[in-house]
Amino acid sequence: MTDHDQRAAAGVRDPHAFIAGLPKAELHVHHVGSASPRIVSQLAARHPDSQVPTDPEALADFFTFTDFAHFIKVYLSVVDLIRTPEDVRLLTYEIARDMARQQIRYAELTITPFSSTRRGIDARAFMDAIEDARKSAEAEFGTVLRWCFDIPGEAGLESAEETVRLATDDRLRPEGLVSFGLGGPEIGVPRPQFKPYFDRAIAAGLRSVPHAGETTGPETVWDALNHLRAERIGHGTSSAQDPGLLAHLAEQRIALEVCPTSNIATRAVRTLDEHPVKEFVRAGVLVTINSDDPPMFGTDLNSEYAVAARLLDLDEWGLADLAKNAVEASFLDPAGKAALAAEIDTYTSGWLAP
Ligand SMILES: Nc1ncnc2c1ncn2[C@@H]1O[C@H](CCC(=O)c2cccc(C(=O)O)c2)[C@@H](O)[C@H]1O
Ligand SMILES: [Zn+2]
Repeated sequence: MTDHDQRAAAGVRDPHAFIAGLPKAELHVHHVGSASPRIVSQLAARHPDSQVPTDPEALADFFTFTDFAHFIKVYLSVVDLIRTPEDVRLLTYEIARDMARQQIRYAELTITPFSSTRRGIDARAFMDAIEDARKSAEAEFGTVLRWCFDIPGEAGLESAEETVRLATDDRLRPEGLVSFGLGGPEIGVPRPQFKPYFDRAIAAGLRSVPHAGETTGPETVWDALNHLRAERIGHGTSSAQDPGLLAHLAEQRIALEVCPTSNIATRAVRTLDEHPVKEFVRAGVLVTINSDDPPMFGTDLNSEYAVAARLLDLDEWGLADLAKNAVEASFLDPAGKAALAAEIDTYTSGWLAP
């Protein structure tokens, strides 16, 4: 066997080394949900009265969820650790460091500014903190960050109003903001009520990327498309139950932001082998692979690509195509997309070259 054959064969069985070096884009990852144990202990040391354990073993237990509602409860206890603009800056900058280590070149990070402003962080200081971190991270780590501001739907229309205000007020809106989202529980939080807020965000030039079909059925995905003019869908897991919806997503090139391990951790899907990602691909839907809240779910983007390689039986070019799907579905400009796609191709050809 030549070196090339050996590497190609090993790549299919054990794709980890290839994935580790593959340049990637991540489209669905939450700001607070990306606080690694290292970041959590730094923040907890600043705020010793918090509920969040810092010892790694206790933290792993703390991050074991009984259902989606329990996940949100734990998530909010980590939100409570972020109390000052300097906490916001540290969190954002350290997330970029973790991304760069995984060769993530570009990420659209979902931020819930309402959670911080309602806890008393000044809006101007919040924006300055994320922008300062974004610029330092790009200069020092080479990872380009962009923001998606999301409404925490369960917090009500007051949170929608505040989020759209922060996203569209010319004096506040940060330069890195590209999109507008909606997160949190779906049960009892119908999507259509958020239409006026999405209309305002879209009119201000933001792209629409709500979560839908993570914890409720395909009708929520239709609502996100029809009422919120979604251009991508966060999760969209239950779309698999509606062949007409899959056909529509495929035809309109509306990408799904698939987060396999997250769906298991929140018990939205029973096991990885039952995850519908294969059905999405079979139906021709543009599938992107993402990590959602990586340390909380004991994962990272590289691990999610390894899961996808197994579930979809992908070789190196299959993984490269998956990485390029994220580039295509991103809100990068055409030149940025072309450059990152070329980098992925160059890396893959180099890896497979004899
Ligand atoms: N897998 C996920 N699927 C969905 N969302 C996820 C996921 N992971 C992380 N999130 C984040 O959780 C937030 C929810 C926060 C929330 O519900 C809430 C309710 C009441 C008050 C407050 C507050 O701050 O006072 C917050 C969302 O906005 C979203 O950014
Ligand atoms: Zn999410």
